[in-house]
Amino acid sequence: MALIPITILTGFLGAGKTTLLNRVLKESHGQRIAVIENEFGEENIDNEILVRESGEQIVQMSNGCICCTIREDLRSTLVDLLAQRKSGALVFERIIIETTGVADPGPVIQTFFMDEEIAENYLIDSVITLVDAKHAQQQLTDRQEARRQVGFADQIFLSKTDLISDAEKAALIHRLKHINPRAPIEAVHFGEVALSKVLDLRGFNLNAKLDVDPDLLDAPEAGHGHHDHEHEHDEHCSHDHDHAHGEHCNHPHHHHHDDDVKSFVFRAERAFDPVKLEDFLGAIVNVYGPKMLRYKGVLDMAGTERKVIFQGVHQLMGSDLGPAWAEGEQRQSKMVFIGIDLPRDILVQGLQQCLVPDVQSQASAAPL
Ligand SMILES: Nc1nc2c(ncn2[C@@H]2O[C@H](COP(=O)(O)OP(=O)(O)OP(=O)(O)O)[C@@H](O)[C@H]2O)c(=O)[nH]1
Repeated sequence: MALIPITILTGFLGAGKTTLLNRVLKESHGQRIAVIENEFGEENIDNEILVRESGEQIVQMSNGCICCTIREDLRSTLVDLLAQRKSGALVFERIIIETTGVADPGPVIQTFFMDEEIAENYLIDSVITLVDAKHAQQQLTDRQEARRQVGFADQIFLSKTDLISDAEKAALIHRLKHINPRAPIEAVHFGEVALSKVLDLRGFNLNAKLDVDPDLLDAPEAGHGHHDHEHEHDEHCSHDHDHAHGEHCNHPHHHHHDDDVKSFVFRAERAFDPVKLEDFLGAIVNVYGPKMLRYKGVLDMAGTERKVIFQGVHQLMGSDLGPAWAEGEQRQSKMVFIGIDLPRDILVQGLQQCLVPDVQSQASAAPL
């Protein structure tokens, strides 16, 4: 039987992975695609954002630290999908895996080579990396995962080039080419890209991945594997040696690449007051924006019968109207914040102040 092609969609937090995936799913009429979603944090918001029109199967894999757990989780998900496909319970021809924004693609790639059953049934078609043109320079400097995501790419798509100048775009492309001279780079506006540039690229080249990480196929027990330190990109132009090579880290202990990135969820049963919420969040991102790597949520907003999808990266924040609340569906809000040293108490208290007053408790507190 033909091997099932796998597309690994990666890119730092908020880079535009879900936006691109949504476009692909909308456009891919006639193709049956299973999607494996892996989100950082305990709450899966993307699941709500993804379109459900084309009958695709969406499998969620939410967990905190992808670097430790993804291989087993991913392996078992892939084995399970295989079994369901064989039994006819699921019908799909290909799989797209959307990794979390803080995922190192190394272990995800490894999964397809370390296990016989997986290797005999699946084939990586390509690793596609989304790069947020507005925030990438900072992310590449600060975050090893961001550099590895670029280093492992077979195709790079630049999102948000509408928010930067031509000179900034040229400088970013220059830097990306230093990290990964192989992958073609193309700007995409809100994920608008031809399907033929996303699927069936047959772009995966294991040798090129081993250039990025010579230890990629080492058994995890053998040592370093994926937590190498990257060379920082060399600002001086020397395309030859500026790959995302790992220095070999011989630390015997395990240290997580995303230790300092934390997430928390805010939930509420009462609706938000839109004006208060906008004021509060506007003020918060002004002060704490640099620490707020990613935030998103599905909100119950007073004055609308539709869900409000809210999201942002650092100071850039936006919202859209989502689907209507279904009949009988419990209206509630959930927001996920991902960042470094997030001011959790300030956020929680502030958000609570933005909820519409609780009519019942007000009534009971009112003088007779
Ligand atoms: N201006 C602009 N915004 C974009 C573009 N592409 C995506 N966005 C916005 O960027 C934000 C993040 O996009 P997502 O697709 O959710 O990013 P993601 O990579 O899936 O995010 P996580 O999975 O949370 O890491 C959303 O508000 C998008 O609407 C673009 O080309 N230009």
